[in-house]
Amino acid sequence: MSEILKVKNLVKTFGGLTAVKNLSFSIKKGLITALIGPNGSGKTTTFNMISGHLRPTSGEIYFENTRIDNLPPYKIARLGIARTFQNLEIFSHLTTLENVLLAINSRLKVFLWETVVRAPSFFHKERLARQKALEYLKMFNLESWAETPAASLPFGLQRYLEIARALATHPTLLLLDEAASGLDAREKDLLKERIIALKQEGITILLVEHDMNLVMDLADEVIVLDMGRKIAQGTPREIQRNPEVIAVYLGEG
Ligand SMILES: Nc1ncnc2c1ncn2[C@@H]1O[C@H](COP(=O)(O)OP(=O)(O)OP(=O)(O)O)[C@@H](O)[C@H]1O
Repeated sequence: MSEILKVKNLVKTFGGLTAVKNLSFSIKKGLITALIGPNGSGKTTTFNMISGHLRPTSGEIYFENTRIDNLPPYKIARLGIARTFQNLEIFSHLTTLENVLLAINSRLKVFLWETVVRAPSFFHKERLARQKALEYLKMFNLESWAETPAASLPFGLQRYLEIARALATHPTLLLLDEAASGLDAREKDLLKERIIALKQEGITILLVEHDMNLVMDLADEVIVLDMGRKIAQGTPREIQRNPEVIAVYLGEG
């Protein structure tokens, strides 16, 4: 199976603190990989470096053989990596539909002249974008909330909206940062179902997750970090039996 993402000797320091220490791993195309580890082990910092929101102190990141660690987030997104954030980053003053439309329009080529002269092609593209956006909302049962300001959505639905918006950019690699955090059991079930459907569509998924049941149910492969270092990588069964991983998690409790 081919590798879609490769991280080599990644280091990130914040002042005197080294949050990520010489981290190397790769992610296989088409699979669900989970990045787990105790609080402060460097998971979000690693995500931020992959998505371009943080520059590594040293090391390299390759996405489908293109080096991306020196690229800004919007260029990385254009290459096909989308992400969600642990602390939601939706546009709260826009409606649910507008949040997704924005993501679609960032991809759709609407030329200025089409807008200015109100060309039929402009209206056609607008209609198409709306249709598409509604499809993404339907995936997460959000269609009846389309005209609701995003800030007024219940928390779980805001999490869904963030994923719908990320999908609207047509990613080949989707990074989910604690997507299940704050969801109730029913909401987690739909999330799980959707993630499996996305995998079946061929989207590669990397998730940072604290919910171990979700990780064990969903992940094909698990990478474990502790204090910025990778301590294990393997199938969920292998990880569950790994003495170093057990020690780290017991130590945490
Ligand atoms: N911008 C920053 N400035 C200074 N220190 C930071 C910054 N971001 C993260 N850190 C530190 O880096 C370490 C790793 O943090 P990170 O958020 O990556 O961990 P994490 O594994 O995602 O934790 P959690 O599970 O709690 O979200 C922590 O000690 C954190 O305090």
